[in-house]
Amino acid sequence: METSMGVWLALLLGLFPALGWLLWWWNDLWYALPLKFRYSSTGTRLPPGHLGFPFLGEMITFLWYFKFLRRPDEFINSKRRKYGDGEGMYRTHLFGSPSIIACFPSITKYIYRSGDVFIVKWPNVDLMGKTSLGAVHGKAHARIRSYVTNAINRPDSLRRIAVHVQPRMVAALQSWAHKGQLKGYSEVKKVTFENIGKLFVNFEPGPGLESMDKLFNGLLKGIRAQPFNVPGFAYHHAIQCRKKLEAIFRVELEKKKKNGNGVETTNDLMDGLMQIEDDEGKKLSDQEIVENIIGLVVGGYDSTALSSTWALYFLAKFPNVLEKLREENMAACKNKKGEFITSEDLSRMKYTANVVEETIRMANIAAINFRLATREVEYKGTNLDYNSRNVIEIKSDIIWVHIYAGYKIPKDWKVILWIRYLHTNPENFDDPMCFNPDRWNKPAKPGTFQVFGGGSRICPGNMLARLQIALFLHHLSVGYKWELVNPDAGIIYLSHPIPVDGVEIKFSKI
Ligand code: HEM
Repeated sequence: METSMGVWLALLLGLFPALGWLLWWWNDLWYALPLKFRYSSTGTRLPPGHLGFPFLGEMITFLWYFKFLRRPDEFINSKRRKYGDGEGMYRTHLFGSPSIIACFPSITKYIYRSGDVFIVKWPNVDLMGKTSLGAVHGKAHARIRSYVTNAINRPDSLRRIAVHVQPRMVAALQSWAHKGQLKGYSEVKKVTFENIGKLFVNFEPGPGLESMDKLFNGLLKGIRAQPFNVPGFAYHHAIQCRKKLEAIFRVELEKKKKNGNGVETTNDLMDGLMQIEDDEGKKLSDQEIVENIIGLVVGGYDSTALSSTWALYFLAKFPNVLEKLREENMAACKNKKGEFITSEDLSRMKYTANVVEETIRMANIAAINFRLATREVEYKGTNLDYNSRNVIEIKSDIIWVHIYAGYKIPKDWKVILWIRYLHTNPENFDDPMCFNPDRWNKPAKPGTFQVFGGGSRICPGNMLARLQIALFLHHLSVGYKWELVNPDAGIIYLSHPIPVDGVEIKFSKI
């Protein structure tokens, strides 16, 4: 009896570690092992790394660094320590897919430029709409994109937008001074949404806009959530929000159609989308118009609001920067006699532009970006002198020569472009965690600054975002002073980086 108990105990004790080992290597055995066999004869291999547990992959490790330790860059640093540089590529399993992480400028640049092979694949893209700019490909993408870029990212449109957005910014800052103490993030969000509402669909501030703001917040939360369409889950709630938003925009679209099909109405973004025609004179369908408006608000709303909020935070932490910024902005409005600043004025304000670039570099709103490999790709790196990479090793008196033949990116694997690490890696930016706008007096090293993504998908709102932040900095610096209520507040990194207190500030007129 005692003997059989002992056998069972030994079996159990052996079984648990064996099971643990199997689970730990499950995804590697399932996804990577067959590929390793296939590649062994070619001399190429998968990038180093670990795919982790079934279904979860390395999600727990990712959350450990991003959510619990709140040291997001250690996620990549720990891989570099464990596996070496690996050309800035590591295999992993994240967000439900086997993936290759790309975190060095050379490889991210290569992926962005090879847009025909590495296509965009956002998680939960159905929430934005299957016909929205971020979801469509090829001709459909080019057609909508060229219109959107013209409407929001070219000098003449920016000139017009600069005039439109300033009154709301000025009014918002005045109301902040009346309040005295406020949460920067929620206040910046309000004014950003009011401006976007006006520019995109000619909506005026009021209760209608406020409830839409709530719906968009619900939608945004779902985009970053696990896609469980079950009541109580963020994704399910986001679908409900999306349906309501769609209904609101459809009503607006019908109104515009009645008032002359968008031709002589308000000249907002929806009017413009109603006018686009392809080579055969075909216009966008109602569904395409509505989904693109939703997609553009999703792309441009929180990202711009978060960046402006980070500007408030950094300027409070670095008063020397605020002083220089104020000096330049005061000088710019010396001869203005009450008129607003223009986009031309801004183009001459070098230091303000530097503060904008440094803010968006350090804010790292889009920490990662996704692509999907539509075919198998061999990446040999940028240094063509492969011989210098071959490794000679002497083991047990035998000379082993490891021939470097590059890494494979397997077909149908995701590529996760780790943009954040480009901006926080000291090899790319000196003293990267220091807010130093003067570093932009000379251009960044090639490929190291990719806040807005790259290639044919580069953010079409990048100049609009810069403009809005610069205008905000202008009115803020010339008229107000503020301090952080909790200067030592920790920072949360998921779903987006923001100080835990939402940047609570004491705010007053100068
Ligand atoms: C600081 C603010 C912003 C940041 C950091 C940001 C960042 C990004 C990034 C990283 C991408 C992915 C690019 C790629 O896949 O290569 C993107 C795409 C996009 N962004 Fe932005 N963005 C910002 C502001 C805006 C604004 C103001 C708008 C519009 C009003 C906008 C609309 C879009 C759209 C529609 C796409 C998809 C483009 C496509 O697939 O062709 N973004 N953005």
